[in-house]
Order: sequence, then C-alpha cells, then structure tokens
Amino acid sequence: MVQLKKITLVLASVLPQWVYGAGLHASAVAKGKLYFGSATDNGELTDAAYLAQLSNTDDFGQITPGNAQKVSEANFPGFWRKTDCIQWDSIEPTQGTFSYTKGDVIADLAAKNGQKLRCHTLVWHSQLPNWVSSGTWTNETLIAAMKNHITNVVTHYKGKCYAWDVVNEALNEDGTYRTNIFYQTIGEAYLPIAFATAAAADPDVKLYYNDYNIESSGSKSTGAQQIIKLVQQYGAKIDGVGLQAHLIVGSTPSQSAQATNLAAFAALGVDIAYTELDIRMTLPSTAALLAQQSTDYKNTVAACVANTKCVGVTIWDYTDKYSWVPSVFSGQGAALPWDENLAKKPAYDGILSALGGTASAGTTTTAATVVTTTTTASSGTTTGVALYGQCGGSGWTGGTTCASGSCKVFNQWYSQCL
Ligand SMILES: O[C@@H]1[C@@H](O)[C@H](O[C@@H]2CO[C@@H](O[C@@H]3CO[C@@H](O[C@@H]4CO[C@@H](O)[C@H](O)[C@H]4O)[C@H](O)[C@H]3O)[C@H](O)[C@H]2O)OC[C@H]1O
Repeated sequence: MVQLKKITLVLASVLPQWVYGAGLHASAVAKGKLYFGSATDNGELTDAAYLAQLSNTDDFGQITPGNAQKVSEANFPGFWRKTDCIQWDSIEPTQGTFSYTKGDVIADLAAKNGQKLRCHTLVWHSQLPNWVSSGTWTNETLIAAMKNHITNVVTHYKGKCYAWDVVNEALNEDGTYRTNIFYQTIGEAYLPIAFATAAAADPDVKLYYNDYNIESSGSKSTGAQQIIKLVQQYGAKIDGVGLQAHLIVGSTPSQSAQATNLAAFAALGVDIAYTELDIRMTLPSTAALLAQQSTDYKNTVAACVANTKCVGVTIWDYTDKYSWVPSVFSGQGAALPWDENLAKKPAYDGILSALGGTASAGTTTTAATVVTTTTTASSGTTTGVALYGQCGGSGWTGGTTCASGSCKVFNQWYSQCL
C-alpha cells in the first residue's frame, strides 16, 4: 500500500497534470491565488510518505513552520516541550543568544521544493521564555528587547520568507487588547513598533497581523481591523491580515458570512490569507460529519477564491496523523483533508471543487480511522514509537509510566495519560 502510494506520487510529479488532474496548489494558482499550502513540523519530516506528499507542489506551493520559529509551553501546561524549536524561548532562550537550527530545516525544505515560506511568528503572548514574560521591564527596555528580537530573526530569514506573522493573537474575544507583557508595558504602540521594526529588517517581506475567530464579522474582527488602521496611522507597513481559521464542523461561518468579513478587511487595502485552516469534529468521525466537513472546507476556500485580496490558504498541517487538534481539544480531531493513513478525505474534494478542480479518484468516502493511537500501559511500557511527551516525561522515547489510564499519542510532540 505504502509502495503503491509512493509510485503514485512519483508518477504524479512526472506526468502532465491532465493525466492526474490539478491538485490544490495548481488549482489555486489557476484561480489567480498565490498558493495553497500546509504547515509542517520538524519531527514529521522523518516520515518519508508524509514528506513526499508535503513536497508535492501540485498540492502545496507554500509551507509554514508550525513550531520551528516559535515555542509553546503556556498552551500545554504539564507537557514536555522540545527545547530546540524557534520562538523567543528557544530562538532567544537567554537574552541576546539566538538559535535557528529547526527553522532553517524548514526554510531549506521550502527552498528545495520551490515552495513559498510563511514565517510564524515574531510577537505572541504564548511560548515566551521567563526572561521575557517574568522580566522586570520598563517601556524603554522592553521595546529594545522586542526590537532586538525582531531584527535578529527577520534578518536571519531575510529573502527566505514570503510573509511574517509579525504579531499573533493580540486580541480578546470582545475585540479589546489581550493583556500580555507587551501591552502591559508598552501599550498598543507595541504593535506598530513591531511592524516598523520588521519592515526595517526586511523591506520586501509581507507583514501580517494574525489571529483566530476573526473569520466572520463581529467584535474581534472589528478589533483586528482597528489594529490594521492603528499600524497604518503610525505610518508603519502592514501588508495583510491572517485569519487562522481553526474552525468546527457544522459551525463554520457560511461562505457569504465569510465574504462580508473579507470585504471589510479588503476595504482597508491589505491582503488577506487563511493561515491555519483546520475544521475539527467531535470524534468518532462519521460519513455525515466528513461530508459536512467537506462542505465547510469548500465554503471557506470559496470565500477566499471570490475575494481578489485573498492571496492564499494554508491548512494547519495536512494530515490527521500530525494535527495539533486532539492534543488541545479533548475528544475532537479528524480536522484535516488527509486522514491518518495519508489518504484523501472528502474535504480534499470540497477544497478542490472550490478551486475549480475536479474530484480526485482516491478520496475516501467512509469515516476516517480513529485519530489517536492508544498504547497499552499494562506492563508500563510501549514499544516502537519514538515520541516525546507527558506519558514518560522529558526525552521520552517510547516508555510510559501512566499511573492510571493508558498513554494516548497525539502526534510526534505530545502524548498524555488518559
Ligand atoms: O504543535 C502545536 C502547533 O500546531 C500550535 O500552533 C498554534 C495553533 O494555532 C494558533 O494558536 C491557537 C489558535 O487557537 C486558539 O484556540 C481557539 C480558541 O477559540 C476557539 O473558538 C478556536 O476554534 C480555537 O482555535 C489557541 O488557544 C491558540 O493557541 C497559533 O497561531 C499556532 O502557532 O502551537 C502549539 C503547538 O504545540
């Protein structure tokens, strides 16, 4: 089966598109978009079948490092986190020392494949090292530290990124500013200062404000529009808004609701991108849920297609095998267009049809396989999986010591005793 898939991928890359039909990226480009893309993570790249599909530029013309240019401990308290990812607490774990190893791997992969790189992210309340989040700052010293961080990182990746998510998630749900160390110390000026600093370091890269729950009109979307106006009023460069679009099957905003929202952003003169699209469901998946998911993907991608300022869509990884969703939203998953076995789901055809393509023959129409892998803890150990996670603590490579329950493996980063 794996062998067959490999042969299919090789054939698809050498035969003309009319034999296999255009994939997601090729179809997006045919619709006037710049790309269709996927996020990825370093640990997944050792999976040869996964890497082959990620590198299939018929489907993916763009990649985003899901973690390699940042870090996240705050969202996952109690989980062990790899220390060599690249955000403030690994890119700059102590003030003034920078490390780019993981991010460079993904930047090099994008360059080798001829894929655009969306770089993510420079200023975010999450995944901050203690020296930033618990430091004693004045307005002046934190501005200097933030500018130094942005300048170093953007300069390092200069010429390699198509776009940077300069500030991520600065808003509360009601559209007010989220309280974080930057807002508390500097006030709203941290936003234009961050954009101006990034622009100075790489005048050619596109600079985005990125957030979730801004995919339809409402207080938070209005707040994001205010941020764009604020940065513009300061005279700093802001090129686009990123709609993360971590959506839910059956609750995804309609195409017309998304269109109205996109029009409001477009009226401000900025580009728009769907930057982290996934559409999760309560497990187990069923044929009905997969069909609804396909419709939800179709409506979302169609909204982008219909707006000339919307440049492209990125899914937050492409396969349920490596989705972040089950590790964060308990009991939910199956959020991506490829299932755990890297087979296309109905969502793939939903996206393709929004992009004007024709359905692919290989799409599975039945319920996806279970998203999480449960390993037994009867003897206190698991075998065969090289993972890091909570089950066995730091540096875990397969053993588990769950006091109760068994070790559920969510992806290559996380596991939990449930
Ligand atoms: O491996 C994972 C990474 O994949 C992960 O990447 C981040 C995921 O999304 C972005 O941040 C999250 C966005 O969603 C928020 O939850 C929302 C709460 O409201 C709901 O209505 C909505 O549906 C949800 O999406 C999370 O609280 C945010 O953290 C962020 O931009 C990505 O970098 O990062 C953690 C890694 O372990």
